[in-house]
Amino acid sequence: MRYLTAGESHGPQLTAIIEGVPAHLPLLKEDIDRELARRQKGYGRGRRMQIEKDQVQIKAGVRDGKTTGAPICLVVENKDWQHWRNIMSVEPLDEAHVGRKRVTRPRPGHADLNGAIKYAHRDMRNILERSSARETTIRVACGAVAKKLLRYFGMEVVGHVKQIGPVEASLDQLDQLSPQEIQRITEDSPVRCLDQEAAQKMMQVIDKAKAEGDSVGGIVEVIVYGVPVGLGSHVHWDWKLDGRLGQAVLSIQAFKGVEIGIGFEAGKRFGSQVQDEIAWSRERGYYRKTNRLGGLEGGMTNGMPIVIRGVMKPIPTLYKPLQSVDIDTKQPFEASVERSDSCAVPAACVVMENVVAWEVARAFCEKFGHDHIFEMKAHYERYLEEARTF
Ligand SMILES: Cc1cc2nc3c(=O)[nH]c(=O)nc-3n(C[C@H](O)[C@H](O)[C@H](O)COP(=O)(O)O)c2cc1C
Ligand SMILES: C=C(O[C@@H]1CC(C(=O)O)=C[C@@H](OP(=O)(O)O)[C@H]1O)C(=O)O
Repeated sequence: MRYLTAGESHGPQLTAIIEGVPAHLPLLKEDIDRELARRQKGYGRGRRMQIEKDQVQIKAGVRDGKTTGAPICLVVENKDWQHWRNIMSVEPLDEAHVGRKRVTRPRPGHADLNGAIKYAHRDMRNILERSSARETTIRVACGAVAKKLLRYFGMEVVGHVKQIGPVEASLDQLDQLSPQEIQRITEDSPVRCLDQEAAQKMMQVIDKAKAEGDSVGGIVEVIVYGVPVGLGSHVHWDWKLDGRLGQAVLSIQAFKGVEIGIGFEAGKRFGSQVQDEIAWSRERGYYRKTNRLGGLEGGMTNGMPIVIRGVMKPIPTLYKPLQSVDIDTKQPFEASVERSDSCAVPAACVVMENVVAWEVARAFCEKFGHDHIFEMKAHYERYLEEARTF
């Protein structure tokens, strides 16, 4: 499976073409809209989220509520485009637009200046429109298709916010919760946090950042339940699933770090406190007594849940001015802001769930084929039995 997306933040629409989704997978518009709506929620977002009402249009590859095996085309419209039609016009500049204001003031922490130099644009709108995290909308739409595939084979991808600014959630109960319980609790939390006391403090931190014209980041954890042994491979560097998941997570706008299992903590511990001992029982077959390595060994899944965390930096656009240099005058200026999110960690949690779902689904299709789900199912069931009795 693979996909390509196109679309600008304030252009008419975002588009994706997905290739390689097996035929006969039940897929409804509602499956995708549910994920899109989840991504739009979350405490700390700016005014743009009140304008957009993200809904997908399935333009190809699905018939009678099922995938056909043909490429799937998804479209999500940008409602805000109505206010940007002139600025985002695809026609050549006419007399009326010749004096149109260019973006000449790069924002620290954004793609603006690097992209402008690289692509030779004196109007940095040509960079910022595509670098914007608005693009995560269509990636989530693709991830929703992947989630649907994973669910068909008994896998569930859930995420929760572990930290916002200095406030950390207490996760002592996490191991006792089912994926459905995690979903239910986080869905009711404005910051997608499992610890309600911490959630209140997280919202206070977001309020404080906003009041001070600042922004705040955090840490998100995603867990994939029901994963079989053997997705990914040890044989090539770019087949390793841990590496692929890392790339997927770091490709989310503003994500600066990724950890699998105990992650960076492993550097502080002795080996006996890091590796997961192997056990066997008639019902489960092979399993690990602990899951410190987050379900991945040798670039492959080991049958334990995948546990992966990403850190999001604070939003770069601040109401409190940051210094930069105008590319026309070369003079310093202090950035002024029209609108921005103060914290997008809860939204990014949904994005991370969906990019992780995509990568796991892709590895699943590589292992079990992807012409149609019936042959995949037969192959999968046979393999599960082989793994259990191995
Ligand atoms: C869901 C989400 C919402 C975001 N909202 C904003 C925003 O309102 N303002 C902003 O300046 N950056 C926002 N960002 C972050 C920028 O898109 C990102 O920092 C920028 O594109 C530069 O990329 P980099 O931080 O990965 O280097 C958001 C990111 C995500 C994932
Ligand atoms: C539009 C979305 O996020 C946007 C991501 C973003 C950025 O710079 O990354 C900047 C903001 O956009 P605008 O400048 O239009 O207010 C966010 O609202 C979205 O998540 O759907």
